[in-house]
Amino acid sequence: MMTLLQIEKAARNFGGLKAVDQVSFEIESGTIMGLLGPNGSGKTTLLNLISGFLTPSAGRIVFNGRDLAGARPDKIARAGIARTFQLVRILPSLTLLENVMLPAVFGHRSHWGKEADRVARAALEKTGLGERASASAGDLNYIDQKRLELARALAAEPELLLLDEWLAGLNPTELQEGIALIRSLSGSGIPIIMVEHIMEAVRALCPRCAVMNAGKLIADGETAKVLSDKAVIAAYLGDAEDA
Ligand SMILES: Nc1ncnc2c1ncn2[C@@H]1O[C@H](COP(=O)(O)OP(=O)(O)OP(=O)(O)O)[C@@H](O)[C@H]1O
Repeated sequence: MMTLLQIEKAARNFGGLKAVDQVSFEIESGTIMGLLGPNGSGKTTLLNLISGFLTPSAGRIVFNGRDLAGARPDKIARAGIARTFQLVRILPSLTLLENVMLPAVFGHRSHWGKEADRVARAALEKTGLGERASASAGDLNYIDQKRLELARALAAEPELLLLDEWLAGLNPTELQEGIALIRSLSGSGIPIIMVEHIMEAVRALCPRCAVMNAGKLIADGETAKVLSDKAVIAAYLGDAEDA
């Protein structure tokens, strides 16, 4: 399979803090990977480096053969990387359809007119919001806000989707629906990197996962093996003691 994303010694410092410290890994097209680690270990910072919301202090982030390290978020979105945010970034004063039209027009493929409408509606359909296209985003409950946040990422027709704790805060029934939804996206061929604390979801969805601790990648491999790795267990226990 082809390498889709190659991260080489990516680093990001905040003053003296090494939030991301010499992280390297690759992902191939068509795969789904979990990115785990205790609170503050650098996962969101790494997603921010990949999606251009932060500039790396050092390192290369090569996507489809192009080094995008330090490029602006809009350029990276156009190159084909879409993401969700831990705190949803939907536009409450707009309808659901208007929310997803924006990325359909300004995302990876820049659709116009009827085609933008088709892509936007398809993104709503995929996330179970198809029948509420003209509802106001401000009226959505929590899970539906999360669905809309995901629909916005899908409307950009990404070649790589980054999910930042998209399943967090869902009740047990919603969690099962959320897992099924991510599985269907992955099954349709969209490569995904998902930052996730819910181990049940990681086990169910990700054949591979990587673990960060204090900015470093401390494990990367088959999920069952990684989750029974001594260094990984120690990192999580350390986090529990600090909490
Ligand atoms: N903009 C910033 N300025 C200063 N420090 C930051 C900034 N963003 C993150 N940090 C610090 O970098 C470290 C890594 O944070 P990050 O949010 O990437 O962790 P995380 O693994 O995503 O945590 P969580 O699971 O809690 O979301 C933390 O110590 C955090 O306080």
